[in-house]
Amino acid sequence: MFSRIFRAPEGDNGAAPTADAPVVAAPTVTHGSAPVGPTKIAARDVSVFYGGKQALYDVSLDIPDKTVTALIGPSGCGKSTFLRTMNRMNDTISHAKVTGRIEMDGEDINARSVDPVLLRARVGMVFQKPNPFPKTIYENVAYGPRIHGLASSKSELDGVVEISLKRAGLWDEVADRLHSPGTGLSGGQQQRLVIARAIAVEPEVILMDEPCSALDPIATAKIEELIDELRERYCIVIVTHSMAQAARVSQRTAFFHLGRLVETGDTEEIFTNPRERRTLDYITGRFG
Ligand SMILES: Nc1ncnc2c1ncn2[C@@H]1O[C@H](COP(=O)(O)OP(=O)(O)OP(=O)(O)O)[C@@H](O)[C@H]1O
Repeated sequence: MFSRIFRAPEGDNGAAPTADAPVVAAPTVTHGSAPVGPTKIAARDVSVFYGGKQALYDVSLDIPDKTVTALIGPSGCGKSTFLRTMNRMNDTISHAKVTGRIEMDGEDINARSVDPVLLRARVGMVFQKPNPFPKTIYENVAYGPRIHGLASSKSELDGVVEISLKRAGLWDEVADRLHSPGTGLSGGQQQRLVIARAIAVEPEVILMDEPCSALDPIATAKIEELIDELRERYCIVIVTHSMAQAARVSQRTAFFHLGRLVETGDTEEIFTNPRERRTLDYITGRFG
């Protein structure tokens, strides 16, 4: 467990903090010193334009496997835009243009030979608002494996549904009502159902865009515990507005501001000893 009490800077001129400046606590880092895996995704000079407006500027970032990487920064800084470049979700926005290169396991994900539908199975995504299909719990999870041909029999499909729900920490709560509507679950359960749905197609990467922002603190704590368990198996990237959450769940943190990647590093380092003034100001709540 790491935490650091910062003295908030006096001004924006880079002057050293003074003894009179208010003291602000940076969030406590929980798993920030856990080892990170080899690079899974490598982004190089990635820029994104929406029509004539540039939203991201030359972002280069390595995302390690078997690790939770948190993308933090003030509203509108480009976190979600960057997240979407990793499974080509920006392709679905007609006026969006992505330049630069993104490799997954050394392969250019924007190459013509890459089918975006298959890519999105390998790189699953969980959104802010839980979005189960208007189908049963079972069907929500079985749908993907069925269309991707990942189960050859009903019993195999049953097994995939069970293991996915177990990995998403939901099995015990739904085992006796698999054929009830997914939309009948609580918000936190729905979010775990969506995670089970992503897991069912055997992804390598799970992208999460503020997955807890619509949840209460108890449901949030469950999702955070789940994220911590999932990192043993997957590369996870999470966009969060909550610095406390970034500090609790991630091992790597990337701080964005005004469309640029300002700083990235071990979460422990970013929250206890950031190199950049803007990072310090953000994590101590001076702006955001
Ligand atoms: N579909 C879109 N069309 C046009 N502009 C967009 C679109 N999506 C995002 N933008 C703009 O791109 C910039 C970055 O937005 P983005 O949603 O990536 O930021 P963010 O850091 O995730 O913000 P927030 O924390 O508020 O979700 C913003 O100026 C936003 O208005």
